[in-house]
Amino acid sequence: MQVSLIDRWRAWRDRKLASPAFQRWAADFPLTRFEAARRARGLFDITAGFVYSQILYALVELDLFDRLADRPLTAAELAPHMGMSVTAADRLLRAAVAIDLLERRGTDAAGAARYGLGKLGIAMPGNPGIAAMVRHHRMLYHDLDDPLALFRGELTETELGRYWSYAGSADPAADGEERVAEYSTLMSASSGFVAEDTLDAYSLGEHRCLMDVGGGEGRFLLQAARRWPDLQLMLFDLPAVVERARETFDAAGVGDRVQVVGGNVKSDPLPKGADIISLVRVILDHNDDGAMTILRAVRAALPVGGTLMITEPMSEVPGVEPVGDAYFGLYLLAMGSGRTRPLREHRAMLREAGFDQIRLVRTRRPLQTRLLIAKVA
Ligand SMILES: CC(C)=CCC/C(C)=C/CC/C(C)=C/C=C/C(C)=C/C=C/C=C(C)/C=C/C=C(C)/C=C/C=C(C)/C=C/CC(C)(C)O
Ligand SMILES: C[S@@+](CC[C@H](N)C(=O)[O-])C[C@H]1O[C@@H](n2cnc3c(N)ncnc32)[C@H](O)[C@@H]1O
Repeated sequence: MQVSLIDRWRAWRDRKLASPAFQRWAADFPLTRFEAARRARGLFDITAGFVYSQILYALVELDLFDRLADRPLTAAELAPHMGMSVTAADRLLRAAVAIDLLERRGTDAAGAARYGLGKLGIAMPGNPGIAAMVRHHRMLYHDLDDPLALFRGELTETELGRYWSYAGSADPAADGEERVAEYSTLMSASSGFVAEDTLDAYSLGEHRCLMDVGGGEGRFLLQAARRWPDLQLMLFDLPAVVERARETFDAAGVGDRVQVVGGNVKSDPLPKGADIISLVRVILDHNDDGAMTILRAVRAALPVGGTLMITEPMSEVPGVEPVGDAYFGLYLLAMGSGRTRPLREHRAMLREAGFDQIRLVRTRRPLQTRLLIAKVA
């Protein structure tokens, strides 16, 4: 094999950077000190990341973000509610301060530190979907206990596989109420950012009828209904899920604007009539053959010139690579089905399914979701 000049330069550089003596020198030298400290901190944060996550989990379980939203409190004031000694409470609160979930807000009359929400924790009370995900992560944490066993396919059953019943089910349409209730509630709770950012990025003003396939409990349609009062709405999901969606629509007073259809998108034809179909966090759940089946079903339900909207986290997104490729990469592996895909693979699959004019529409937080629009060729 021929070794290029660039490979030889990289090999020399790697040997240099890997040497503890060079690392010591770089940590002292004024021109490299900052970058050396940044890299050491980066590796430390990955090494200790699971500890940070457990601190966040403890705060969520103890409802501390809501409790501290109104006014700062001391460890002694919080300890009875936290079910631990004042010393232990203070240790947890200090740990949370160190990772910016909380911050110190002066002292009380007796000189005890008061704690309030920190620059990261401030987003928690207003976005309860994040806390729902933190709680849900217990399952993923359990599945990742032996990551090599997970990668090697040695786990006979995973908690996430059981939780997302449709992921490994031969006949997901037969899944009963309890199996879908839990995941549907979680998806509703976490749908806020995705729905909001998507609907802010793409106007449905030009469309007549939107069908949300895999629409869950209907949160996306509900937001669309509120923004565009003349838009007709259709929801397609598994039979046990659509029952729950019907209740959402009736409770919100839009029941008469929505046609709700239950079925299996991989084996039942989708109803016709929509000029735009949305797939919100749906394609990433499925392996390539399943994803292609869904895209073809959508293609068959749309008229020529009809619009498809895919909104979901994707792979290789500049600046947020860890979200698509590390977090969702392992999440979906534990779930037992699906993967995040880079833009070029989405494009190729869409073309193969009969779509063209494929374009990426900028969303404000690509960490939450990326949006693709395509037309039936
Ligand atoms: C005051 C001065 C000087 C400057 C201002 C500085 C400034 C700009 C401050 C901004 C403050 C601000 C507004 C912060 C806002 C922060 C926000 C909105 C943070 C949001 C965080 C969101 C998180 C952590 C979301 C997590 C979502 C997760 C983990 C979702 C998981 C979803 C899953 C697992 C879905 C599964 C579906 C399946 C099965 C894969 O299909
Ligand atoms: C990750 S959830 C997303 C729900 C919703 N779109 C959201 O973003 O909150 C995937 C949805 O696809 C539905 N689904 C999965 N397999 C399906 C199938 N074969 N036929 C119809 N719906 C399916 C699930 O029931 C679930 O509601």
